Amino acid sequence: GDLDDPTTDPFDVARAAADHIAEVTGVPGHDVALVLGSGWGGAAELIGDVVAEVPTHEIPGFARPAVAGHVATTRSIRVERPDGAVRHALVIGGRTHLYEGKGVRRVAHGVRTAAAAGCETVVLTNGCGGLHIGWRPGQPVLVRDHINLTGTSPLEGATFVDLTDLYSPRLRKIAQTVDPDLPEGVYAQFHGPHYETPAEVKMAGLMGADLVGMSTTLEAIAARHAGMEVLGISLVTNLAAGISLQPLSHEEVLEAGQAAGPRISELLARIVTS
Ligand SMILES: Nc1nc2[nH]c(I)nc2c(=O)[nH]1
Repeated sequence: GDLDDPTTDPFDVARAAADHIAEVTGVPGHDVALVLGSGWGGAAELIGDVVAEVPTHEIPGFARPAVAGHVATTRSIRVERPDGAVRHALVIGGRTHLYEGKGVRRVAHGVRTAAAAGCETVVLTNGCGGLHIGWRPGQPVLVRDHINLTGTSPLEGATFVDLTDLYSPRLRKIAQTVDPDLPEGVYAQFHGPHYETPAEVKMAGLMGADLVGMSTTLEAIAARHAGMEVLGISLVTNLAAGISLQPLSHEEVLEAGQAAGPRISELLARIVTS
């Protein structure tokens, strides 16, 4: 079915996507899903052995690559836990952002596919702007809660879903056991693709946000609706507009993402295997 056709049930497409993944990877069921945002690219290989790699656009319901020539792949990772137990992680590549205008169904399709593939947990990572001067680029922050400023929802119809403790206190506790220095914050999603003005960053701060980004909140809502436990981790790649006096150079942002790579990938690997 085609997600752009309103008569299509998005969960049928997620089922078809999960069946395709099981068939192509040879892994009948996955346990944990990871969505890797800006700066998190290197985490997958540190988590375990890549069992199979699937071009994401070949999976039913996933959009063609947003960036021409950049073929996103979805990987099945075999994770060996300290106690010897084996788990299968599904690293969803090719996240669709709301600002691409492809509709909320495509934004939510990755997590719905993961749920259909058997995942009971999803780790949503992202790159974002920080509102605290002490959170320098490269700082990972656990998402404690979110503020959805997109004005929309991944859910359709009278789908009333409770979002209390949406970001699992259990998983956050595990993450902070792995890295006790890990701060927590509230993540606000703006529609994008433009960045915030200094006044909008100030507004977000007054509303209680600590981080601003353009992803994650709709995926988290869809993941909760699909019955998954959710962990969110942000990587501060820049100080949000107006927080620091001089605008950060794009090079500094990219540098920060690269430099943080090993630390955040190690963190993610230890959380996933714990
Ligand atoms: N909205 C928003 N999204 C972001 N993504 C990244 I990387 N940095 C930012 C930022 O400063 N604001």
